[in-house]
Amino acid sequence: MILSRFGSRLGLRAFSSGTSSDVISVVQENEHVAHIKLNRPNKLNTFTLDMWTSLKSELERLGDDPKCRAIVLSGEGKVFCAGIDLAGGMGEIIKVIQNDDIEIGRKARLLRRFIGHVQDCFTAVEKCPKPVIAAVHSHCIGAGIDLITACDIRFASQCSNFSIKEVDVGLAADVGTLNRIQKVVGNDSWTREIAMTARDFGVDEALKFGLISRIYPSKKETVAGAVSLAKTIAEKSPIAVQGTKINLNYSRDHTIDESLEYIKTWNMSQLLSTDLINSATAVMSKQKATFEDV
Ligand SMILES: CCC/C=C/C=C/C(=O)SCCNC(=O)CCNC(=O)[C@H](O)C(C)(C)COP(=O)(O)OP(=O)(O)OC[C@H]1O[C@@H](n2cnc3c(N)ncnc32)[C@H](O)[C@@H]1OP(=O)(O)O
Repeated sequence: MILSRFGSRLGLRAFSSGTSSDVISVVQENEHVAHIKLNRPNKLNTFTLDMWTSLKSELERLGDDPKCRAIVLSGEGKVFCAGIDLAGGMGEIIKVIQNDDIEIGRKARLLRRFIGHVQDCFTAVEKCPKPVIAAVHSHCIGAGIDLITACDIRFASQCSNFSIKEVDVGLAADVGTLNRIQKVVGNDSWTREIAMTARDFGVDEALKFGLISRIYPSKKETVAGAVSLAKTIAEKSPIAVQGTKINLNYSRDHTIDESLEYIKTWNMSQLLSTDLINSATAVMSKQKATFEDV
């Protein structure tokens, strides 16, 4: 088996990742807006270990880059994401499961470590302090839904369709969808219906239940809409925007009392930023404020 760079580091030596390539590309839309593209168009942007790990490292890099203030996430080619690569990604899991040379307890530990690593790769979207806006087109299946439910904002083109496909490939979705989707859409009955049947649904249903917030006529317009929104957000105080993301995430996972406590402590330092005075002065004088990178 080919040993993966990332797999070895994680102790996931039994998982091969194929050849390393530019499976995630990043372009700058302007000084403050980065655009991450899933870049395996010939494989319908299906996920392999390399792609998961590359996505995580790009998100961490942009999360730490003071210049970056907002991120757009889209897919190169005709499909946004057709889920895990059933040959490359799932195939490797199956090879481990069927490898009689690995003792069963250790096999289970290996699988646990692998699932944890992939979870972390999608959680990196949520942990990135910069807002991440997904621009979906065509199919968004399985791991594609794991990915977009970790994003802050989701737009889709009219031609998009979605499926929480995991039950059709014999597993409970384990890298984010089941953990996040109820918090995203807030309709338990619909969530269970789509997660237990794996049925396809389109943009009208996705919009109705709140999985996406906007529909555009084409992929081009969806990406343009996401980039335009990212640029608008990037003009705001990065202290305020990033504080908003961090506090919305915290509030989602805590009681109101706990999250009020949290933001009180958060803002006792962040209100000391010059962004507060600059913004207030700009509003009063009907001018546009500019902000230092953070
Ligand atoms: C610890 C990790 C846990 C992660 C779990 C994640 C789970 C999941 O993601 S479950 C979902 C898995 N994905 C699927 O089940 C989708 C399967 N694909 C399709 O249903 C169709 O291909 C699709 C509707 C996306 C597109 O249909 P279309 O008719 O337009 O194209 P096809 O001729 O079917 O496909 C084109 C070529 O792409 C290959 N392909 C498609 N999907 C995958 C995939 N997921 N993995 C690997 N390869 C895929 C397909 O075989 C065709 O290849 P070729 O014949 O060589 O041209």
